[in-house]
Amino acid sequence: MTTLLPPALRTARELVEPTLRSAVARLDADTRRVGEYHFGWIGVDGAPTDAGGKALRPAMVLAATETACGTAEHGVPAAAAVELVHNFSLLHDDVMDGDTSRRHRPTAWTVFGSSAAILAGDALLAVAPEVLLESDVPNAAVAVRSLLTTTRVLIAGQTADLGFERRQDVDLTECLGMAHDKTAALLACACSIGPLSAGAPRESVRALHAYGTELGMAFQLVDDLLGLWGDPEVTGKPVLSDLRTRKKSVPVVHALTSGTAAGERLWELYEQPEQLTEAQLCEAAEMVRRAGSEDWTRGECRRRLELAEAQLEVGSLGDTAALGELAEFIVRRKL
Ligand SMILES: CC(C)=CCC/C(C)=C/CC/C(C)=C/COP(=O)(O)OP(=O)(O)O
Repeated sequence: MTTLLPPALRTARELVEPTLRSAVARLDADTRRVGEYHFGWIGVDGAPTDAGGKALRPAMVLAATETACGTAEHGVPAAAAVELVHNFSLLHDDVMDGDTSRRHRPTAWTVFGSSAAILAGDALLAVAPEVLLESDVPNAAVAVRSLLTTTRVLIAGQTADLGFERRQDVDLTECLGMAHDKTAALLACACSIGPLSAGAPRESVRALHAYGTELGMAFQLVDDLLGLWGDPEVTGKPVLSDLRTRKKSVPVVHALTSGTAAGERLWELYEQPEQLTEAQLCEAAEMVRRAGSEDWTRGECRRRLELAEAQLEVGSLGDTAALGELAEFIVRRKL
């Protein structure tokens, strides 16, 4: 999988992994095992493996720190802290959604049980501020505050996402707000926390935060599209599972509120009390497409990318090529 990743992501993994490993090594032995499995460092049998996520957020932290401060290395503690919070959210999300595979492997809760996976998530969240506070970055306390505020927003986004499953009146604005809170907020934090922790000018931090917000929205929109039409061999998670649990993702809400015949049919499927069959899941995805919601989502994604790029003009930043490469990856990614 790592061979499919752009060099910036592979480099970020190499730079940040030692800090991540030593953070996870602080946990009690049982929780540590769950954390190391989730990060892809060990298999179910405890033997070393080389799996894991894309390390997109650490790469964003490092690229943004380089842009604002001239060197990426100052961003390593912040990059590790953001990745710890991200992985806390994934561990919990998999339990809440009952998802059985992630990153091409069985999810942690299916291997170790829900309680162990929840505790491992809690532990990652707890060590994230420690990593920052024990580092030698000049503004660690301010960075921790940004991380904690972002975590609170993330929780609000997840709460909204789960609540939407039971609601029939979710509109597109609300849905985009949920996508902001559960995903874009952490990318905004990723793009600003490195420069913030290293004492970069306020104007640069603000521009990078706004950049990450727009890019984070694009990232979630692509994620929603991959959930409908992605290749599970590439994404490492099952396709159509959002439809199975009748999630109100952005393309789905766009279709449901489109006033089209396809949108009406999608409502019928979503309101059916029985589980959707495989054929009905495929039909539901097709209704999203026919309602024009795939095209709309792709267009919105491009618009967000342009809004993001405009932010880089106003932040008195250095070379933004690395950030630009990551943005390209975000909108073109298949995994
Ligand atoms: C509080 C709580 C439980 C919040 C949950 C929020 C949540 C799971 C949001 C989804 C974010 C998302 C698209 C993750 C995949 O990231 P990725 O594709 O970068 O993952 P990777 O690290 O596996 O590459």
